[in-house]
Amino acid sequence: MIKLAHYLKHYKKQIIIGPMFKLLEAIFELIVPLVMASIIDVGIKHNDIDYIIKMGGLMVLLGFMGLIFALICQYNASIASQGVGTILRNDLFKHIQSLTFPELDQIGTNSLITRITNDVNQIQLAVAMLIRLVIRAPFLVIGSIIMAMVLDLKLSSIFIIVAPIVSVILYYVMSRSIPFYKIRQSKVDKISLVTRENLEGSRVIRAFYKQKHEINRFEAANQEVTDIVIRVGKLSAILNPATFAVLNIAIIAIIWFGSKRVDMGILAQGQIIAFVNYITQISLALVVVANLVVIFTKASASAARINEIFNTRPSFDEGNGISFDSFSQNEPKISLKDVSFSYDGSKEYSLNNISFDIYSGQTIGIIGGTGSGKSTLINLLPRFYEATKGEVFIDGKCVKDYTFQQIRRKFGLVPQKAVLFKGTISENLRWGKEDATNQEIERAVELAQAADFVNSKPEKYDTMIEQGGKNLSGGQKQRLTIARALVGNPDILILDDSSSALDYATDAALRKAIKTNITDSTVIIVSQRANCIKHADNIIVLEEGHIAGIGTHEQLFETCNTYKEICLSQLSSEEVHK
Ligand SMILES: Nc1ncnc2c1ncn2[C@@H]1O[C@H](COP(=O)(O)OP(=O)(O)OP(=O)(O)O)[C@@H](O)[C@H]1O
Repeated sequence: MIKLAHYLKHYKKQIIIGPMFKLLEAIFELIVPLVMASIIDVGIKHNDIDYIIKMGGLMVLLGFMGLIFALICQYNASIASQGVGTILRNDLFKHIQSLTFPELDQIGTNSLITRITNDVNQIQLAVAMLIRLVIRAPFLVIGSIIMAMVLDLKLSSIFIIVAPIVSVILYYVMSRSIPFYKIRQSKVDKISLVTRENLEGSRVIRAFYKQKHEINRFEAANQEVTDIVIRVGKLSAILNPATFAVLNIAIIAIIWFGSKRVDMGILAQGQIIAFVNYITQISLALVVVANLVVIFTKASASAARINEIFNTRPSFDEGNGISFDSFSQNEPKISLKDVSFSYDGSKEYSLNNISFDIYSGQTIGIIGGTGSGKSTLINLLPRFYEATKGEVFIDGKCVKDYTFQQIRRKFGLVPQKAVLFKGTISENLRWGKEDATNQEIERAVELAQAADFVNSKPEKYDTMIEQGGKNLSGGQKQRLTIARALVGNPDILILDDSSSALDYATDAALRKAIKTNITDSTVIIVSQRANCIKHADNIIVLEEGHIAGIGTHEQLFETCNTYKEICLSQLSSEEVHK
């Protein structure tokens, strides 16, 4: 938690003012029993109504002032805690954006979401409590003991005995419950995982009638958190009865020994009431201390989870950048030299010794069965992942030399899964190029075969797309993601199995439009359908992470068995030779 302490530096004023006013409130609280004692010992004893009213008024004033001071403290605590939470969330989000795919894969989306929400909330709460209670509660305990000593040193020895006993009870309960708070956060991650999977896959769950199964899964995850909380609850349940038992015995002792001292004329009756008040304040303050320990324990578990993200560094850094005049026209646009790749934690290579050259303006098809490594190969080009062995060159320069912005700007990527964001159609399309003109957008939409459906919408390009594009069909989403990639007129256009939701005629029209209109770009079409890639200038056939063949459709049909089998299983003999 110490590592996150620097976030408090923006709120120095609140951190000083808040506890200061809380301290003033606590001082007033310590004075109240004395006023009460004097009302009894002077006002009531001598039947002095004026004195009782005067001192009663003083008590109301002390209470009112205490309330004002508490509000000032609360105000400052809210500003500081909300502020720290906001800055921390922003920094965490910024840091997550800087990470590369291997770390994101490893930590997992759900855990990231829990950390940026739930864990930051725990820190926020701890900051608020730090300002409001960290000074006040111990001050009240120590202050009450001192005030009692001032009243009667001998009788106050009861306090000296009681405070350590209560502290031992607190320590026992806390030290046993602290480990559970750490486990609890990881269980919350699991709830988040199940919830997310359920919400994202709700259609599939209903289609397979798996609601009952999923409810059970959720209940199990939820039960794990409940079990932990109940275990902590059982431990904490000891706290109040044990503390109050000790305190009640102390009150009996105060009254027992105090009454003797009243008989001896050493103490007045009102002072005994003040003693009882102080011991009650001690008990309440100690319970607050216990809650503080719980809050800080939770916060420290959360801080560790947040720091884990901050300490995670990208597994590879961007390059220093390439000056554009250093590009040579004669180099291949894309060149892979003996590239192998394995995902973190995987013992097997997903790609093995891949080498090929692609030249500017070429259309390349990549085909292979599921899991053959097509998407993995594509992900290495814009450096989403780093080749485990070998090198990837774009425009004759190693991808490691480019800045991330430079390399990503070269690509227009249409991912396998169409992802759109909440906003209008035109806002989504401008992701491809922020300052795209309306003509550029309309051209891209036309090429992506999306013009008919966009123009059929009453609000055309201003039509709102809901979160994740859920108000569009699969094919409509795919066409918009294709248009988005085309808007920027990219150097290299990658279509990663991105026409799977298009009907045959639309797919054919799309390929034709790209071939005739996108002549400057290098186009890579990844597909499992031979029809989509057979007219490419060159086709790369992948099989279990190896290159099974490279060549034109005709060459591969003659020389590559894997390709021939794919074609024969998908195409009629007329289509094979067309
Ligand atoms: N994030 C990941 N972590 C670990 N292994 C992965 C990951 N992504 C893919 N793989 C593995 O890498 C191999 C290649 O997967 P890839 O997604 O590249 O195949 P693909 O040819 O694109 O398949 P498909 O056509 O089904 O999309 C597979 O064995 C897969 O299990």
